[in-house]
Amino acid sequence: MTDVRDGVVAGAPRAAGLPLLGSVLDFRRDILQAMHRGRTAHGDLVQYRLGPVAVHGVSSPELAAEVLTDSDRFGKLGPDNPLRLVLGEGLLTSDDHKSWLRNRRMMQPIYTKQALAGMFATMGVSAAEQIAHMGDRYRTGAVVDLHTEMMRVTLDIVSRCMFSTDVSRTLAGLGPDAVDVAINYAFDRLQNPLSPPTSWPTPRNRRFHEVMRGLDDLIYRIIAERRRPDAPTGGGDLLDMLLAARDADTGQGMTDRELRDEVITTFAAGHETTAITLTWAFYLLSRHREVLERVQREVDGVLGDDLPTPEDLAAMPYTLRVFEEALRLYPSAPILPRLVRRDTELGGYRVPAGSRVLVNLYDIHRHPRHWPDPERFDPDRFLPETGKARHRFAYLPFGAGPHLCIGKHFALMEAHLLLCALVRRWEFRHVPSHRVVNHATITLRPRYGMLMTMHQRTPSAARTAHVAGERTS
Ligand code: HEM
Repeated sequence: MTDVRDGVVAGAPRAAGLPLLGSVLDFRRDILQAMHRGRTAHGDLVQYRLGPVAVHGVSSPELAAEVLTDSDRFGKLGPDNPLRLVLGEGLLTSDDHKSWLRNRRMMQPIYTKQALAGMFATMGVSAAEQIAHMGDRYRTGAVVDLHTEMMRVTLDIVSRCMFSTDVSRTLAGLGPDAVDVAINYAFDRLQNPLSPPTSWPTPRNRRFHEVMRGLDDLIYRIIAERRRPDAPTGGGDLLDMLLAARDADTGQGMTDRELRDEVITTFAAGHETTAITLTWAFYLLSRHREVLERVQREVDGVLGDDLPTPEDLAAMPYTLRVFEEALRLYPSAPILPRLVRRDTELGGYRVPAGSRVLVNLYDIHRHPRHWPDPERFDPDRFLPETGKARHRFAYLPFGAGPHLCIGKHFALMEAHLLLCALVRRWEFRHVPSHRVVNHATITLRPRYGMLMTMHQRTPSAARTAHVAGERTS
C-alpha cells in the first residue's frame, strides 16, 4: 500500500536492483541506459540504490528547475564527493556556499562578454597553430581519432587564454591518459560507493596517486613561477586575477591550495567539455550530408583564408546552431549530481536528507513532451523564434541556477570559432567500420574514440563558386 501523508507519497517509485549492491552494476555498465530504463518504467522521478546510498534520478525540466535553482534544499555533494580527490574544493565541487560565492565573484570578470572579446585574439592564435599542426601531421585521407585531436586543441586554448602557458607537453609527460586516469577513478567511486579505500595499495590506487602527484607538481609550479617578484604577469589572465584577489572581510589572498583547486578545475571543466561536443558535432555532420553541405555553404560564403573575426562568427549562425544541437543530443556533462540537504518533497514524493539527486540532462534533452522527434538531428530547433516556445529548463547543457557554467560564453565562442575554421579546411568522414558508442563518465565521451578520415577542402574555390552562384541566382 502507498504511504501518503499531507498529500505527499512516502517514496518515489523504486527501480529493481540486486541485494546489497542495488543498481551499482547497471550504472557501471551504462548509467544512461539504466536511468533511461528507469524513466520508461516509472516516470520522471525514480529511486535507485547504489549500495547504501539512495539516489533519485530526475528526468523532466520541471523537476530539474526545482533541483538546480534551490540550493538550500539541493546542494553540491559534500566532503565525500569523490571528484574532490582530483578537483579539491574549486568552484565545481565546493559545498561551502560562502567560499564558493567569494571565488565565483572573483572569477566572474574574466568570463564577461567584454573580457572574452579581449581574449579572442589569443584564442585565434592558438586555434591557428593547432589547426596548422594538424595539417602538418596528416595528409588528406588520413585516419585520425578526432576526440584526441579536439582534446589537444581545446587544452591549448584554455591554457593560453586562462593561464598564458602551454601545458600540453608537460601533461603528455605524465602519460597519454593521465587526466583520464584521474577523472575515471573519481567517477567510478561516485557510481560505486563500495569501492576499496584510496589508501589500499591496489595497482589502480597507486596509478591514481602517481598521476595526481604529477598534476599537482605541474600546477604548483605554474603558481610558484607567477608568484616570483620578477615574473612577467599574465596580461590580466585568470591566474593574475586569482593572485590579486583579496577577501573583502579579511583582506587575505588565496592560498596555494585554493589556487591549485581553481586552476585544476578550470583545466578539467574547460577543455574536455568543448572537445567532446566538437567531436560529436563532426560525427553528426558526417552522418547528415544535407546539414554538412549547408554548413559548408555558410562557412565558404563568409570566410576567406584567414581565421574568423567576431563579425565573421556573427555571420555564421547556422554553424552555431549545429553546435547547440550537438549539445542537446550529447550534453557533455550529462548528469548533474546534488545532495538533498534536508527532508523535502520533490514531484509529490518525500525525498530524505542525505540522499542524492541525479539530474539527467541526456533524458531531459530527449523528453518526448518537450522535443518533437527527439532523436532527429535538426539544428533549426535553435532558431531564435523556435526556442521561445520551449520550457526554460528543457535545454540545460550548461546547467542552470547559481551553478550555471561560468565558462558558457567562452565555450560557445571557442566552439564556434573552431567549428567554422575546421569546416573550412577539412571534411571529416566517419570510418564506417568504427563503432561509435557513447559512454557517460563525468562527461559523455565516445567509448572507443572517434575515428574519422580527414579530407582537405579547397575553400577558396568553394567560396568563388558560392559567390558566383549567389550572383546568378
Ligand atoms: C561545451 C562546453 C561546456 C559545457 C557543456 C559545460 C557544462 C557545464 C555544466 C553543466 C556545469 C554545471 C555543473 C553543475 O551544476 O553541477 C558547468 C559548470 C562549470 N563550468 Fe562548464 N561547461 C563547458 C565549458 C566550460 C569552460 C570552457 C569552462 C572554463 C574555461 C568551464 C568552467 C566551469 C566551471 C568552473 C563550472 C563550475 C561553476 C560553479 O559551480 O560555480 N566550463 N559547466
